[in-house]
Amino acid sequence: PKYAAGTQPFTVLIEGNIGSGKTTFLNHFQQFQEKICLITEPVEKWRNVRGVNLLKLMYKEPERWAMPFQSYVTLTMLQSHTQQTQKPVKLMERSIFSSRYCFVENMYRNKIIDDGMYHVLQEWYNFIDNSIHVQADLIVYLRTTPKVVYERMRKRARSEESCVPIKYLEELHKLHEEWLIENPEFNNKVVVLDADLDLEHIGSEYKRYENHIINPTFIRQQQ
Ligand SMILES: Cc1cc2cn([C@H]3C[C@H](O)[C@@H](CO)O3)c(=O)nc2[nH]1
Repeated sequence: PKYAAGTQPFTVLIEGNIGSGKTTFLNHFQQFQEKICLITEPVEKWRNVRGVNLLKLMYKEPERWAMPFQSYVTLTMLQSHTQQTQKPVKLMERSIFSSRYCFVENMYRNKIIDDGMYHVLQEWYNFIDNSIHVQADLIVYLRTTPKVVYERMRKRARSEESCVPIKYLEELHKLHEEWLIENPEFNNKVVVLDADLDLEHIGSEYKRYENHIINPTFIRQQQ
């Protein structure tokens, strides 16, 4: 059997572009902490791999560091996917899928990752498909427009992202749409939220799907 098979609870993945409000969404569910195991994107790990800031290197010298960065992201995501919890629900910020179908894909299309690097990553993804259980019962897609998230990214001013152009966000948006809206293999487990809404109005969007996340049996009754 696959590594971690049968060890995972109902798992919800929060997906969306840079600046789409994933952290804010996740924080909304901190009030249900006793029922939900919340796993944020391990950006701090990517910023300090035994003292090396891979995230900064990836943005500064992408041709050289994008592949090792994505390789490390994949490892940290698998650690989150297989992390044990006694709670009935796991809520994760992003997943191995967003690396595979969005970030790595975009870097390959932009020739930031060349054929050799891409094929190595694809071989790893295929091996992982066959050997490690990755639980994904529901995907919450925080759908945004590139202009909105670009403004938010600029306002948040994460230092490593200071040179990210809006074109990059437009490309990532398109790949999220291809993966979560157009791909029949995934779109049956996707709920789409209008994440362009600003903070005071998005609360009602969260409320609309609270039950989908906290009460997985609620989902089963629906299906
Ligand atoms: C799964 C996954 C998340 C992720 C984030 N990132 C970047 C986008 C943001 O600038 C930062 C934090 O999300 O890391 C990336 O390049 N590749 C990724 N792959």
